[in-house]
Amino acid sequence: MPAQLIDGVKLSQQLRADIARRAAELTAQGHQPGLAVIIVGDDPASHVYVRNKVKACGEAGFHSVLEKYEADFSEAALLERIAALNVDPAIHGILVQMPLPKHIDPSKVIEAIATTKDVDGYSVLSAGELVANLPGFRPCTPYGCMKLIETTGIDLRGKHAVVVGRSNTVGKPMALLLLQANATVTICHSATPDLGYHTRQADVIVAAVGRRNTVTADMVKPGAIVIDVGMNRNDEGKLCGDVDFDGVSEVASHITPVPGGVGPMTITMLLMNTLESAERGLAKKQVAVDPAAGMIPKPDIA
Ligand SMILES: Nc1nc2c(c(=O)[nH]1)N[C@@H](CN(C=O)c1ccc(C(=O)N[C@@H](CCC(=O)O)C(=O)O)cc1)CN2
Repeated sequence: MPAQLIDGVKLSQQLRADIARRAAELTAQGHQPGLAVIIVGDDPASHVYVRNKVKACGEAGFHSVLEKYEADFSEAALLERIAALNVDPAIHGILVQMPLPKHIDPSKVIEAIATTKDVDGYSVLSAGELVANLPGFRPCTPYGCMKLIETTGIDLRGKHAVVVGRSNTVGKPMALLLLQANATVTICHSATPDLGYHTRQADVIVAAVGRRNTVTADMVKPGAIVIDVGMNRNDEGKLCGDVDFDGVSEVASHITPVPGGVGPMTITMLLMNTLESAERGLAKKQVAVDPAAGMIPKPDIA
């Protein structure tokens, strides 16, 4: 039987409807969620992504600001903009679109964003919160992958998950999220000698290397869940993932397509992180006004 498709567009629509409902509740309390999106340079794909982020904000009822800068915008000026947004009470999330032009150090920029507004979850502190199982922002793409896996209804406890790729933004946080869900996790990467040996043992495969046909049907255990994070172009210029979709669909139980799988979830989870940031901000404000609001009520003693 061919694999069941895990539909990221449909799941995004469902989650975004709930996000919009929660945003309306916050707005009614005078606390509309707000996202600042910064883009430097003229990469056409990045401009499409930021436009989609701003559009998604509008549809969810968020306030958003889009700051576009020329490719020669200086690192110092960018850090100044971030410092201003860090103290802007209308902004609950700050996102700097990656990649940045070569003269700007991405880690300096990421670390300049206040941890409470790091809705990309890219900073060292956010990564540490994830390692330590503390509440914080989870990077949007792996967070979206977890939501996609959840739709299968399969409990990850005791399952073997193999993550292919070890980037700081996808592979490593993905492995930590799977670990949090009680999976046994293996991380494979460019120096792993026999990738198929590992993937053939996996109940869940997450492919995030950026090379097409990295995972083929002979590398997949029958009934496995296969999540494809890759975004590549084939010889005809058509968008494709890291997984040979047609072949693997004959073996897996569930599979995400490219496009229409992980991609749309990245923006949805950005909205989710921004919403959660605004909700945390409101809870803090309420405790500041009424310190008892943050306390657990004592039971009545008769
Ligand atoms: N600061 C960030 N920069 C980048 C991130 C990020 O999460 N934060 N991720 C990527 C780009 N990205 C969002 O920014 C992104 C990529 C792809 C998609 C998407 O919906 N893809 C579609 C296909 C789109 C197409 O046809 O080209 C899909 O897979 O269905 C959304 C967002 C790098 N930079």
